[in-house]
Amino acid sequence: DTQVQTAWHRWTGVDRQTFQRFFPSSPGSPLPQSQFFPPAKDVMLPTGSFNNRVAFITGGGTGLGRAMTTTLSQLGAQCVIASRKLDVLQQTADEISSQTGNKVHAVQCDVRDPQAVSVCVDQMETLTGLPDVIINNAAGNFVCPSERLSPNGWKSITDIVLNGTAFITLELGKRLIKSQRGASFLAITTIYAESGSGFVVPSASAKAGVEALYKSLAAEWGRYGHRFNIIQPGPIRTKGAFSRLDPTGAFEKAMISRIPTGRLGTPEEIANLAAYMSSDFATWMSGAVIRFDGGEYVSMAGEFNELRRVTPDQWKMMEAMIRNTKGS
Ligand SMILES: CCCCC/C=C\C/C=C\C/C=C\C=C\C(=O)SCCNC(=O)CCNC(=O)[C@H](O)C(C)(C)COP(=O)(O)OP(=O)(O)OC[C@H]1O[C@@H](n2cnc3c(N)ncnc32)[C@H](O)[C@@H]1OP(=O)(O)O
Ligand SMILES: NC(=O)C1=CN([C@@H]2O[C@H](COP(=O)(O)OP(=O)(O)OC[C@H]3O[C@@H](n4cnc5c(N)ncnc54)[C@H](OP(=O)(O)O)[C@@H]3O)[C@@H](O)[C@H]2O)C=CC1
Repeated sequence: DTQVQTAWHRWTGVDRQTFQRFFPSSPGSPLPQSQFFPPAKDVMLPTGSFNNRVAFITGGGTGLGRAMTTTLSQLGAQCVIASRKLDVLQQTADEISSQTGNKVHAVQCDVRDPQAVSVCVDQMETLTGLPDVIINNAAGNFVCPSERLSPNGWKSITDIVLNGTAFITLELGKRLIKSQRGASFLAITTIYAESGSGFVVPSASAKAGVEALYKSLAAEWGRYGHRFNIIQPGPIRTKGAFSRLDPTGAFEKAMISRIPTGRLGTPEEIANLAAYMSSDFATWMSGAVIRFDGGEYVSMAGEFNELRRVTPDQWKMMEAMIRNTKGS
């Protein structure tokens, strides 16, 4: 709490009292029930599940993309990670490679640019050949009231998320079809792709578009040996997401309090799910949308869920009142 306030003061010059007036809450810790839902850290699939496989992960240099790359590499895959910052990618590639003993290649690519995507795939073909597993994970996002959003702000997010995913998917899909190669495509979206959400409107719109793209291609390209699936993660702490969606840390506590399992997700958990969905154990899974959020979505959706706060004594009283009601 104090650390966040100090950092806030350093960044903005706003003093502690003012911070507390605007952001009375503080970063949250797990709720007691989370002891029933401890996150597994181990890799779930058998060793070698991705031997002789090539996996391509956009945004693989940081956060969840890095975790998915680590798990696939541990399971034997040769990985190619792509994003804009080559230095970040290279460092991640070296670290994962030295940890797992399997090659991880770093290729610079701005997914917003179809020409750059084509060059990136050329590079990958030279390095590893075409991939067996494609994970569209790269994204951009920031919280912003929509009345403050500029056309370029809208374009910047929708270009990365929707156009970027489409450019990568079409480029790889066409080349795989030409080579008569099957593949597993996975897109990382978000729980609000389904519901929509204020304050992240470009992200919500673009992620919904990604889901429509993947469900459509699941129907169309099965005949070419391609599977398309989607993971909708709930909140998992990464610098990329939390610095842009909760920059002060003020909303974390409230967020955790609405998650029935009482804690945030972990990168290792989503990496295990992504590996399973991309593996030979899931060849009958296509067009699936897997929500992975500790129950947050249903907890926010049900209009009576606030009744969790009613105590046993209050229930006694309420039940008596209901039973005593005669007629309508
Ligand atoms: C209520 C509880 C909330 C708690 C939440 C806590 C945790 C999270 C929980 C769940 C997460 C759910 C979903 C998560 C989805 C995600 O996608 S998270 C991943 C986030 N990662 C990233 O965004 C990494 C990459 N991002 C970036 O590189 C940049 O942030 C950016 C997307 C902006 C792209 O960078 P760049 O191409 O350099 O763009 P510019 O800086 O030039 O900006 C382009 C235009 O956008 C405007 N803009 C930028 N930031 C803002 C802002 N904060 N507000 C308004 N507008 C912004 C910028 O001004 C440019 O427009 P103009 O040219 O000025 O018109
Ligand atoms: N963490 C969370 O709580 C949640 C995350 N998600 C989703 O999970 C995924 C990973 O997010 P997370 O790990 O948290 O955040 P990060 O910010 O760490 O990951 C985003 C990645 O996208 C890359 N990227 C951004 N713009 C481009 C671009 N134009 N071209 C190529 N790559 C780009 C970034 O690399 P670089 O800057 O080098 O380009 C970065 O590696 C995203 O799809 C996000 O929407 C969904 C729900 C919740």
